[in-house]
Amino acid sequence: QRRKLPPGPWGLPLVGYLPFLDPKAPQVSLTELAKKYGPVYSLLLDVTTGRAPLYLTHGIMNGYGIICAQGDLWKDQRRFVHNCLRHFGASKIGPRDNMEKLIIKHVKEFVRYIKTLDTKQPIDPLRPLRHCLGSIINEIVFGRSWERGNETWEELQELQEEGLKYIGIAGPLNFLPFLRFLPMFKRPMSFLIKGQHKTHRFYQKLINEENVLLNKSRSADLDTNSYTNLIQGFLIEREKRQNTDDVHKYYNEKQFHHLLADVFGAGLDTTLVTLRWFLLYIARNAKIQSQLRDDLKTILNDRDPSLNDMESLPFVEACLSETQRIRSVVPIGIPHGALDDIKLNGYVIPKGAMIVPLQWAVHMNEKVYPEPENFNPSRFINEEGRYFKPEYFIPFQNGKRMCIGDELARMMMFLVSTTILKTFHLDLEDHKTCMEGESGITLSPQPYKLIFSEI
Ligand code: HEM
Repeated sequence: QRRKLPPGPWGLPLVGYLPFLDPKAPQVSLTELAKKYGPVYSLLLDVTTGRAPLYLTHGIMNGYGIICAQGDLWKDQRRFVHNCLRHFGASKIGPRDNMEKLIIKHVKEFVRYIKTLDTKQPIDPLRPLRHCLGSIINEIVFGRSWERGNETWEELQELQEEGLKYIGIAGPLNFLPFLRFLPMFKRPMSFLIKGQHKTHRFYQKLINEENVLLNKSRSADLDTNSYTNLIQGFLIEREKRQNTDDVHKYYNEKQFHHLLADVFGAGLDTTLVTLRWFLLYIARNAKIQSQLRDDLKTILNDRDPSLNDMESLPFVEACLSETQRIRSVVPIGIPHGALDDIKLNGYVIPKGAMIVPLQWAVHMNEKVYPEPENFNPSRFINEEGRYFKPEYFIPFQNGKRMCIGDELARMMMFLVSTTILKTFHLDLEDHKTCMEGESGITLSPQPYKLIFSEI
């Protein structure tokens, strides 16, 4: 079988090529291999067991939720989440006013908060941004948001942050699950599992509270079809299907908890990391920052930005896309598994193989993006001066399983970035800030500080 596989380097027995990947920047090692072996290559990471399902996704998540689900459960839940997002106004089709209002409410709170700080002092935007974006996602998923500093909210953020860190550390377990018995992996594993239980207990409390509210609405004969958050949506859908097998198969308690965690996690960290990179690149590039501000002045004059302005502000969209290109938030991509034998470029990808959509290699390919390390938003502007999306731009990946929150992400990134830039001039405290980033599940910038001067 190995002879029919795409070309690739030989690795060591048992562990394959794993020891040769740079754990701090695996996307760079993998991209070097693509240069040597071509656009489709294979890598032996573990010759003793299949690659998919992964240990972390299936051994820990047990195939629940949406990110790790497969087959009928995935199809059902994907449709359900898709309908919810459309219902809330986070989709390309249908009215978007409610979602727009929600995003604007929280970004305005962000601006108010920054203004209360001593703006001569450099500020790390991480925490205030996380509060802002997290509050938007909290309202979508849980139907509520918490004040800055609220104990529960602080704990949720901590669990999320630590969870992401430990998933990164425990990465090799995907390929070599027996490593979990080694002391160095025991701690992250036990943290991950404890954190998961804690989070799920907390979710159950929120579900119970939402259930009480829903029952009250029912007794008052209120319309419960216009649900406004994922918990409510799930409770209503479960009730609709109460006399069918679906409750047991797709609408059980475990699935409920995992789904909430997936949408919360996938929605918050990705948008947060993108906007942190965006602010960093803009603060480093005075010319680009002033062009952005000129555009905002021309189009908005003094009013607040709205989603209708997206088309008239192509340079904003171009800067956001260039950020997503130059620092792929998920540089190695979210792996897919081959459900059947697949023919690709004359090679056979056998059923069960893990397919790694290596975003970094695509986005840093100098044939498509000359001087890839240069932050150059004009790559995303066509001859007519409009925003355009090249074929080789895949931050949300593509196909049937691509990111389900892409539209929501675009809405959030546009409204948050324009509101910030319209209000503040950004200066980087230290222009020597390292731009390589830290690899975990996402590639996040090293901590940096900005001076926000009110315009
Ligand atoms: C800049 C922001 C974002 C980026 C770069 C991003 C990127 C991605 C990527 C690369 C995938 C994997 C797609 C695949 O397997 O082919 C994904 C999946 C997913 N994303 Fe996003 N995402 C972002 C924002 C969001 C938001 C705001 C939400 C909230 C609803 C979200 C929810 C999800 C979910 C639930 C999945 C799993 C889909 C499935 O397996 O069917 N994402 N995202």
